[in-house]
Amino acid sequence: NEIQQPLSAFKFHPFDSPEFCSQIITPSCNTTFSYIDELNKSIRPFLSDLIKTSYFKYFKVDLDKQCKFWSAQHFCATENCAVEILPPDQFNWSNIHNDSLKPSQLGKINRADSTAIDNSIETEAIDTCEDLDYSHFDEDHACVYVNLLNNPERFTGYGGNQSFDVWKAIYSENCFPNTNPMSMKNLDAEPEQCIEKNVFYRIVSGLHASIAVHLSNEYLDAETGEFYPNLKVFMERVGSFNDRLSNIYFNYAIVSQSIVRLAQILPLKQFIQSGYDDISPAQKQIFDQIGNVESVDVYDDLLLQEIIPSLSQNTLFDTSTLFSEDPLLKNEFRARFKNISAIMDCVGCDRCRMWGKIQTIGYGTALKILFEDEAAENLKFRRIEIVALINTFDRLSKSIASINNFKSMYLKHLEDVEKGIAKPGEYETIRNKAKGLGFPFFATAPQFKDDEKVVSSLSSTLSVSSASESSTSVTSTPPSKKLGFFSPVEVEKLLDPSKRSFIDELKIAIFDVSDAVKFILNSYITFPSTIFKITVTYASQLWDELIGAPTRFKYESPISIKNDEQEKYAALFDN
Ligand SMILES: Cc1cc2nc3c(=O)[nH]c(=O)nc-3n(C[C@H](O)[C@H](O)[C@H](O)COP(=O)(O)OP(=O)(O)OC[C@H]3O[C@@H](n4cnc5c(N)ncnc54)[C@H](O)[C@@H]3O)c2cc1C
Repeated sequence: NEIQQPLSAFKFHPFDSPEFCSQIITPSCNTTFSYIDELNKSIRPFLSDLIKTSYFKYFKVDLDKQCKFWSAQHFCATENCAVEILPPDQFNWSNIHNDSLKPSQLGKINRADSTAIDNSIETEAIDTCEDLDYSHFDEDHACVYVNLLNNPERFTGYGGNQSFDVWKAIYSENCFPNTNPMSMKNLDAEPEQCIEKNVFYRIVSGLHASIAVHLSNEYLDAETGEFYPNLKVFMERVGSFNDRLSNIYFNYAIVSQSIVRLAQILPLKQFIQSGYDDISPAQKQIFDQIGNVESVDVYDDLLLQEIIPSLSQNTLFDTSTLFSEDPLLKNEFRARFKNISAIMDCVGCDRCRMWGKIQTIGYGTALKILFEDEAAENLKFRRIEIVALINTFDRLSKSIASINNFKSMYLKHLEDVEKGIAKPGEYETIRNKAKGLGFPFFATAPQFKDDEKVVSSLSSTLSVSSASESSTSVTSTPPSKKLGFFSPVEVEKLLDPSKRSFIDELKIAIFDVSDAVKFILNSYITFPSTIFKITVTYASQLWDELIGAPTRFKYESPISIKNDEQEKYAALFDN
């Protein structure tokens, strides 16, 4: 089975596992890095043509909406934050009748029968009884139109506390206080982790990582004013973090699966076609000035003939196991995801806010398609949702293409180091630098110096003990630890209890007592730092649990590191 082939996507990552989806307790996802890499290569040209068409390149957005959570300033420090909008008097697509349609109505659409079409504005709640939306939409009257191609997602310089606060608010949405304990699945790897919560976390983290890939891929060279792929920034923000990388692929699996499903429940060609049929002659004229309206065959060729058949070859994401144990959890999930789209109004930089909105609406649409499947007949879609979904998919697709490009750059750097052309260390040390505390997680599992010492002493103990497997040691202290006290020759002799004299036994006893005293004194000295480490570790675990992230760090006792070694070690003492 092609999908199960071993991976080669991230040679520089130990995380190169075929189960990258399910590896972190998400059994619904079923694919590999390399499968997605290949799939993406095959559809990338069609997708990048598709988002250049008039249906998908114009996006309607309210850039002046106030943040309702705190008093955030829409303050743009650099020109790269700005958004170029289309002149409002010239462009207005809001009269298009099929902005919100039920799939079941689409079969009936024709020009004469436009009463079958919901003429509601894009923002109006479609169904007052049951809201199946996962995103908030902007008020129609306050919106402007933007040509996305003129406003690429790239480095803007937005950062510091402002963006940190927004990310913090976004991740904080992933605490489901009403989570029913019944929905907790007892998985071996992660007991008591809620799968749905983990899915939520991975979507947000994948969005965060994808934004970071784009800003590293088009990073501003302050001297030349040019944008270029910056490997160092990529490694610092994404490349050194296996989970962030895998969450981008995870999102790719979710969004592509939703597009496949959308094509089954919504006659896409008709949906797009009717959009164009409803454009007034005056609007058509404006379209002609700013770019031709393509014939609907273009969408048919690109989306229906090329992209969707390729995506349909395998089920990349299976939703059947989600929300099965606690149906109320879905309402919570939907409400919380919706909040994230509202948090986007708090993003200070216009360009970032716009792309943040597109992508949260895109993910919201994907979730609506996949999680509200049983209500497929009643689902309605706005044009903006389809536009956002396809553009979000393009963002992920471009992220994956860029990641592969960064991978080549990194491998080339390693080659150059080997040839002596490049200096070693520039990127290799990033991993180490990235260690330590960071919001919202530990960047990597912190390694405590004491652990390293104990582990190395343990392994040397084991090598000595395996060399003396037949011996019946009576000492409770591993022989290797005594190397400072006894000479190596003495150690060899002491390993065999039958060769020990009374003096030897006395020396061993004195050693054990002095070792114990040293241990006690040392533990007083290191007490504050030990307490600090334990507190930090537990705080990190609690945080991980709270926001549904996989637990990154478990404080493992050194002797539980390897079971077989542990057994040998225990056997030594039993003897
Ligand atoms: C909605 C939104 C859109 C943005 N769009 C752009 C843009 O288009 N162009 C631009 O230049 N900047 C954009 N930014 C800013 C950008 O995301 C960073 O916030 C900024 O570059 C500062 O980066 P940083 O390295 O300080 O850490 P941040 O990216 O701000 O991250 C904060 C902390 O979150 C943790 N973290 C980072 N990534 C992940 C992850 N993937 N998963 C889990 N935890 C993580 C780390 O602990 C990190 O220290 C946007 C910000 C937001 C909120």
